[in-house]
Amino acid sequence: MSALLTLDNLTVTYDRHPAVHHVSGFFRAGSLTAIAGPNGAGKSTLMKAIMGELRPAEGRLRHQLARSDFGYLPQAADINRRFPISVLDTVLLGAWRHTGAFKANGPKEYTQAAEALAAVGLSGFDRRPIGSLSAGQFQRVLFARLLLQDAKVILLDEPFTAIDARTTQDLLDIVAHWHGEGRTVIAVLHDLEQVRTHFPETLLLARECIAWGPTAEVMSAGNLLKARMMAERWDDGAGICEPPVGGASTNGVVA
Ligand SMILES: Nc1ncnc2c1ncn2[C@@H]1O[C@H](COP(=O)(O)OP(=O)(O)OP(=O)(O)O)[C@@H](O)[C@H]1O
Repeated sequence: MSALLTLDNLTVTYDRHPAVHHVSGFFRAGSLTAIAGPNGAGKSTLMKAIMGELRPAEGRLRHQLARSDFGYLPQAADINRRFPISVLDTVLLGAWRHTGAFKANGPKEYTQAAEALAAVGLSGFDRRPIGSLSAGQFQRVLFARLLLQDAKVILLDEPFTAIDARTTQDLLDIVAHWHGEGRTVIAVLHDLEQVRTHFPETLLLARECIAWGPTAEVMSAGNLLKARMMAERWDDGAGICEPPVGGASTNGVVA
């Protein structure tokens, strides 16, 4: 499988302080990759950079994808659930890519939304305001919206945090289905067992790339220890440094 999305010595900063530092490598088309690493490792920052919400301070992202090719599930904490919108209308937002933002949804979109809600086990919830849902029910709604979106690349930021085992399994089944359809799925995860069991590839991040490749190789005790030690040494006031001589850790791209 070829490179779909390449990180080329990518550095992303907040006020010149790097949160993602000299990361190089690529996501293969159709791959299913976990992004793992300690708190503050830059995982969400990397997702936002891939979505184009944050601009690189150095290096670049290379791909031939349009903005509408990406489907994004942000961290639950970043979503305002007080907005007065129904479950059905939230799911229908996923159809914008096809209908355009200002066109009315037709019978096709309503049928797809009903099918997506059935697929996530929420038939009958159409008219409920999203603010009245449990965290797990709301996460199912967001997955239904992604089902409608039909994106080539799906980015999930901590999709299973605070979600019970049954819902997690149902949503993992959807992730596996997307992978089977040849979509490229990238998910930020904290549960290392989940990573090992369900994600064939892993990017282990600690601001820098510790390792990126087959999960069994990446999630070695040595790499996990290295990530933890790097996190303990972080200086939040540090600036950008020169790229490492000979290139940053990569999964195949020469820095
Ligand atoms: N909007 C912001 N302004 C300034 N600094 C930020 C901002 N967002 C994140 N940071 C900092 O960037 C670093 C990386 O944060 P990020 O949220 O990307 O990490 P993470 O790996 O997703 O962490 P977690 O596992 O805790 O969700 C942290 O030091 C964080 O404090």
